[in-house]
Formats: sequence, structure tokens, C-alpha cells
Amino acid sequence: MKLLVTGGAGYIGSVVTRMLLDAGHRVVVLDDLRTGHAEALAPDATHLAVGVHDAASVLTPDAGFDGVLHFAALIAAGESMVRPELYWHNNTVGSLALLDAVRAAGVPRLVFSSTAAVYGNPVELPIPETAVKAPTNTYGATKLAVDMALTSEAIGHGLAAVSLRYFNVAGAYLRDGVAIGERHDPETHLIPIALDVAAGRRDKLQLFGDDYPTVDGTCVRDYIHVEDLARAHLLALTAATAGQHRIYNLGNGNGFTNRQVVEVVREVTGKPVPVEVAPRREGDPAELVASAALARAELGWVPEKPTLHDMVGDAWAFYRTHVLREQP
Ligand SMILES: O=c1ccn([C@@H]2O[C@H](COP(=O)(O)OP(=O)(O)O[C@H]3O[C@H](CO)[C@H](O)[C@H](O)[C@H]3O)[C@@H](O)[C@H]2O)c(=O)[nH]1
Repeated sequence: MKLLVTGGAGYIGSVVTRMLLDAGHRVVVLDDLRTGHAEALAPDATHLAVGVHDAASVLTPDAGFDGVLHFAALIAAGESMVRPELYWHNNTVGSLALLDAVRAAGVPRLVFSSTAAVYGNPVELPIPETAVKAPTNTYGATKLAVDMALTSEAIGHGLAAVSLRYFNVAGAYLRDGVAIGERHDPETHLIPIALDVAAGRRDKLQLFGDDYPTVDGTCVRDYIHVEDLARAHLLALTAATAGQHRIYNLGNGNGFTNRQVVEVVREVTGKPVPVEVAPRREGDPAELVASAALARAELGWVPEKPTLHDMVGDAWAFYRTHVLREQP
């Protein structure tokens, strides 16, 4: 297939691009490099430094695209509470512009990066796709709006749409001399920050809240290896069906508290990771754990690296060889 990957210079989009190329697809990456990394771009993909709002300039009817994988988004849940307008404009308005371009060009299928954040504080655990959607942060709301637009697009215009609701993505892609890991500027995610502390580049990790109704008072998240997540996109592309909007949760079904994650980072790195309890971060749900039973049943998705030790181990290998080496 000829595929457009928005956000293909990002952490997840660049790994999926590699796997699509390995599977024999042709890939055009749309990434304005605002948050993406030029070095993460796959050399065998065509890169266009265009934002999603201008996707129509690339998705022309005669360009012959068979599908779009839409990763480009702002992703920091905490930031989305203090700068919500950025999230609505970029994530929702940008996606609607992309959908207009997809429709005008007659592109038959689209796979969308949705999120566990659409559920908010769950009423049932593990969370099925049918659970109540009540996002507690703006990030989740902006993604839920796009999910709803995709349902309309499938019904109204016959798009073959798939939303993949990621839980917490971790680990690194380390294959054939290619290394892609998680790095954001500024970094807001728990595991990369804990690795910074283990490496001595930060004094301590701030734990945002220890008074949640969980086993140790810190938030619970379900971690998924970036490679397992990426493989689900290839399966979704094949499963996409005209006129349907399919939605799949992707996680391992195991919840880890933030303190447990820090402990795994200590074990894997062999280094101390001092922590300090800080106030809750606005918008954080207490506990997010996936039921990915539907993805397993309908997509045939089976995680190959389900343990947090594997994920932190790969993230640490990437960190030592790439982050520390580049910025000693
Ligand atoms: O320095 C830090 C950073 C994070 N946390 C805590 O660690 C947990 C995980 O936070 P992350 O920022 O690593 O991840 P989130 O759960 O907020 O969000 C992630 O998972 C979401 C789905 O749940 C979305 O996909 C989103 O894009 C992605 O960033 C939260 O309780 C957070 O408060 C800390 O205590 N200290």
C-alpha cells in the first residue's frame, strides 16, 4: 500500500514507519518536526515537512494513497490542562482538516492514535472499549472528539476507520542498527524522567500525588512496549473495513503504581532513584488498566514484550547509548 504517516518523526510514528517499510509498504511521512526528531525519520520513507492542517496539499486525489496512519498530536496530559487551546487546535481541528483531505482524495482507510485518556476515572477495571468515556483531562477530550468524528465519517462516507487506544507506551525499538526511544522536550513522562534521575542528570523524581485510592497511593498505569503497539497498527490496517469504525484498547492488562515503576527502574539500572512526593498533577486519572481482549480476538494481536522489566530494560539501553552519548 501507499501510506501517509502523520507524525512519522515521533516516538511511535517512527517505529510504525519502520515496520510498514519492512512489510513492503511505501510510506510518505508528514511531520513538521515541531516535536518530532529528524534523526528518527526512516531513510526509506519520503519526508514532507508539512503540518496536518495542510494535509490537503499532499493528499491530492491523484496521489494514490491507500491509507493514512495519524499519529501527529500533542500528548502531554498535564500541559493540556494549562494550555487547552493548543490541544483543541492541534489535535482536534488538525484531525478534522486531515479528515476533510482524506474524504476529498478518496483515501479508503485511516488508523488513528487514540488514548486511554478518553475514559477518565474508570467505573470498571480492566477497561473495555465500551466503558463510559468521561475524560479528566483536555488531552483525552480532544482525542475523544476525533474518535467521535471518525464514527461519523465511517457511517456518513464509508471510511474504513480504526482507533487504537494506547495505554502507557514505553520501551525502545532497537533493531538492525536503528534505535528509537522516548524523548520529549520538555520531558513529562514517568519512565524517561526516572531514567534521567538514575543517570544522575536530575536530582530526584517528583511523584505527583500519593493520596490516590490505590495500593500505595500513587497512580496506576498499564504499560505497553512500543514494538507491540506498533505491530497492532499493521494488523489494524489489514482489519479496517469500509463503513466501520473499529476501536481497540492496547495494553497488557497489568497495572503498576508510579512507585512500582520507580522500583523497576532502580532494579534495571542498579542506580538509586530518589523521589519526593509533590501535589497531584491536574487531570490525572487514578487508575488506567486495559482490557485488550478485543484486539487479541479480532486483530489476533499478541504482545511479545509484556513485562515492565523488558520495557524499562530497552528504554535504559536506548538512554545509555543515545541520550547520554549525545548529551554527556
Ligand atoms: O515526573 C513525573 C511524571 C509523571 N508522574 C506520574 O506518572 C504517571 C504517568 O504519567 P505520564 O506523564 O508518564 O503518562 P500519562 O499517564 O499522563 O499519559 C500517557 O498515557 C496517556 C494514556 O493514559 C496518553 O496516551 C498520554 O499521551 C501519555 O502521555 C502519572 O500518574 C503522573 O502523574 C509523576 O509522578 N512524576
